[in-house]
Amino acid sequence: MKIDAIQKAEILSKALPFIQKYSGKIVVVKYGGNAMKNEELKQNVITDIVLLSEIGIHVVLVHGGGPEINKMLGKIGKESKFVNGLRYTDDETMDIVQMVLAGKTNKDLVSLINQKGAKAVGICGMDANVITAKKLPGDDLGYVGAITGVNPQLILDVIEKGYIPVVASVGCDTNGHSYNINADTAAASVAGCLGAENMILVSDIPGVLRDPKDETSLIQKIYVEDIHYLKDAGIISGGMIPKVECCETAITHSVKKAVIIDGRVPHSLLIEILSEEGIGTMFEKKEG
Ligand SMILES: Nc1ncnc2c1ncn2[C@@H]1O[C@H](COP(=O)(O)OP(=O)(O)O)[C@@H](O)[C@H]1O
Ligand SMILES: CC(=O)N[C@@H](CCC(=O)OP(=O)(O)O)C(=O)O
Repeated sequence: MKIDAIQKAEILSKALPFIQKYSGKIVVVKYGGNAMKNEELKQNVITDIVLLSEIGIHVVLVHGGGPEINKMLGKIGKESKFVNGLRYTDDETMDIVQMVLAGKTNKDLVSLINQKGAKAVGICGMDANVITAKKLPGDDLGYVGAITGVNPQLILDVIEKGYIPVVASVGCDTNGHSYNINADTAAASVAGCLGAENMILVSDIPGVLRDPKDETSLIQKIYVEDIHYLKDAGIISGGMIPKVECCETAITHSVKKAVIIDGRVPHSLLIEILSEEGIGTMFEKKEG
């Protein structure tokens, strides 16, 4: 017997306790940003999601698509302004956001999953009122949405029928107006409402860095009680603010584990779920 085959079997066998732990459980994966720009990485992430689904883990994929929105806005000569990582969204921008996220990006991901042999159903927060929203209070950011509620029934129905739900972060209010919701924020609310075992944010950075310019300065574990220190010390800024805040939201809504992982590492999702290797930054509560 070739040693290579034995090693492979050994690795598979070591995954058994993790398969048993997560099988039948809901894991929310948020995928977006620059990690979605590289085609090879995208294929890897989707293959991992299909594999996890095939071993009985109920993966719910919540996605963003900021770079795709930028590209489309660029085509009509519009530049975006970001405040604390959130895109100022006027009427015209909202139309583009909806077209890109609920249309192109959502259906591209659905199609990729289907090509790999699983079956995905693409929805956005507007379908069956899965995500209701209102204007974010405070800074006037136009149609940036604050989530007012999540109705998980459609997602649960899709899971129950054996499909992988793929959710775009567009919500709506009771008057039918649509809202642009940061995809990390949407993932956390969906994860909290579904009672997910785990929420994994796949990005293109190693995790939360002590010094954003130094990729080796990864903070491996953050207690949610200490997040305000990170903000006060200016350690996190821009897109990292909603990311860290949503990990806090998920953990306080009983999601057992929230992590930010690096989608550039091949099969980072499998490493995170099916091994004891810590990868990225993990968030937890101090009092266990
Ligand atoms: N302490 C930090 N550690 C890592 N990234 C940080 C930090 N502070 C700010 N950032 C910024 O946050 C970005 C990640 O957020 P974002 O680009 O919105 O990710 P995504 O598009 O994957 O959702 C990083 O690329 C980096 O520019
Ligand atoms: C309010 C707000 O900023 N919404 C985001 C929604 C998409 C998103 O979050 O995409 P990423 O995960 O790729 O960053 C935006 O307009 O870019």
